[in-house]
Amino acid sequence: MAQTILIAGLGLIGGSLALSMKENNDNHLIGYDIDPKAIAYGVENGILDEGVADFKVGIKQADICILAAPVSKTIELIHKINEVNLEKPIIITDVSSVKGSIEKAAECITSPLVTFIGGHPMAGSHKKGIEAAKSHLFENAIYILTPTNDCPKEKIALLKDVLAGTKSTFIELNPEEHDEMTSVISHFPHLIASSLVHQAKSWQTKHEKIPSLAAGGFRDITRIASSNPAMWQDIFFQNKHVISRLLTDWIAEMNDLQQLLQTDNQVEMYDYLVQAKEFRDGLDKTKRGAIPAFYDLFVDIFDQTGALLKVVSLLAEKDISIKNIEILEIREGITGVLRLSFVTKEDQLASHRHLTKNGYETMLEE
Ligand SMILES: NC(=O)C1=CN([C@@H]2O[C@H](COP(=O)(O)OP(=O)(O)OC[C@H]3O[C@@H](n4cnc5c(N)ncnc54)[C@H](O)[C@@H]3O)[C@@H](O)[C@H]2O)C=CC1
Ligand SMILES: O=C(O)C(=O)Cc1ccc(O)cc1
Repeated sequence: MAQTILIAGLGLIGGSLALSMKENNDNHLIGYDIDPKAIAYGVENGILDEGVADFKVGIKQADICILAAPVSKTIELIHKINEVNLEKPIIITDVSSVKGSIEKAAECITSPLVTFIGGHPMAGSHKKGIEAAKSHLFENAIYILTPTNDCPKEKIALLKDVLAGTKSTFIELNPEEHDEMTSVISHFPHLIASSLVHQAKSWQTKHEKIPSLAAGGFRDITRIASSNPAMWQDIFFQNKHVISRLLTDWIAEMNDLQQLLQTDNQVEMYDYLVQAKEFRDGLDKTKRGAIPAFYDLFVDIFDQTGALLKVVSLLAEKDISIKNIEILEIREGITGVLRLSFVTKEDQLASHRHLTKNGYETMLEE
C-alpha cells in the first residue's frame, strides 16, 4: 500500500533516502527542513512530491516519518512529537549515527499511535546538503535498525519494505551495541584521522614541504577528516562516553608503544605490527565492511598527454564503470600511478585483465 512519508532534514542522507525511495515505489514524499532552500531544491528537482514549512503539519499527514537532521536536532524533533495531536498510527525512524541518546529521547514519546524504530544507514560521504544526495548512496551498505524488544514485527517489516529502494542489508542491534561498534569502526577513527592532520599541520611550520610529501598512506588514513565538521562534532558529543573510553585505551596503547621504542624492544614492536597486519588482512578476506568500500586497482602510467584518457577508454570498451579515479605520485616525464576504484570485485578483475592484455602494469589491492 502506498504510504505518505515525511522526511525531516533534507541533507545528504535525507535527500539520498528520498531519491532511493522515489525510484522504487509510488509513495507520497513530503519534505521538511529548517532551511527553506533545501525544501525548494527537493521539490524543484522532483526529489519530493511536496514540501512543508512546519514539522508538526507534516507529521500529522504521515504514515512514516524519517528524521534525518543532525543527531542533536533529531532529538529536538523527537521531543516536538508530544506537542502534536496525532490522528493515525505512524512509524517514526531516524538515521542518526548515534543511537543511545536517540532511544532515550524516543522513550519520552507518549502517544500510543507512535512506533519508534531507530535506524542508521551505514554509508555517507564527505559532502553535505541535498545537492550532494545520490539515489545509490546506500547500495550494498549495512542499514542498522534498533527496534525495542516489544516492537511489532509487522512494523519492522513495513519499514524495511519502505526502505527497500536503498538496496542495503538490514541488521538489528540494540542501541548500546550500536554505539560501541560504530564508535570503534567509525567515530573514533574519525577523531584520530583529524588528530593526524593536526600533527602534519603543526610540523609544517618546521618543514614547509610536508603537504607536497603527503602521499598515499597519509591520504588514505586521513580521508575521513575531510567530512562535515558540524556533523562529527555533534556525533562525538552524543557518543562521548564510549569515545572517551576508547580514547583512554588508545592513550595507554600509545604509551606502551612509546615504551617499546625507548627500550629498543624490536621483537615486541615487530609482533605488534604483525598482529595488526594479520587482523587487517583478515578483514579484507571476509565480507566487505558495514560501510561500503571500493575495489581498487593501481595502474602504472606515463605522464604523457592522453595517458588517462587511454586507460578510461579501454575500460569503457568493456563497459566497465569506474567509481573513482585518483592520480598518485605523478612526476613530470616519469611513471605515475592511477588508482581506479570499482564497486564490484568483478569489475576490478576484468579491468586488471583487460589493461594487462593491453600492456599496462597493474596491481590489485587484495
Ligand atoms: N553524512 C554521513 O556520512 C552520514 C550521516 N548520518 C546521519 O545523518 C544525519 C544527517 O546527516 P547529513 O545528511 O550528512 O547532514 P547534512 O548537513 O547534509 O543535512 C542535515 C540537514 O538537516 C537540516 N536540519 C538541521 N536542523 C534541523 C531541524 N531542527 N529540523 C529539520 N531539519 C534540520 C539542515 O538544514 C540540513 O539540510 C545525521 O544525524 C548523521 O549522524 C548517517 C550516516 C552517514
Ligand atoms: O565513508 C566513510 O568512511 C564514512 O565514515 C561514512 C559514514 C559516516 C557516518 C556514518 O554514521 C556512517 C557512515
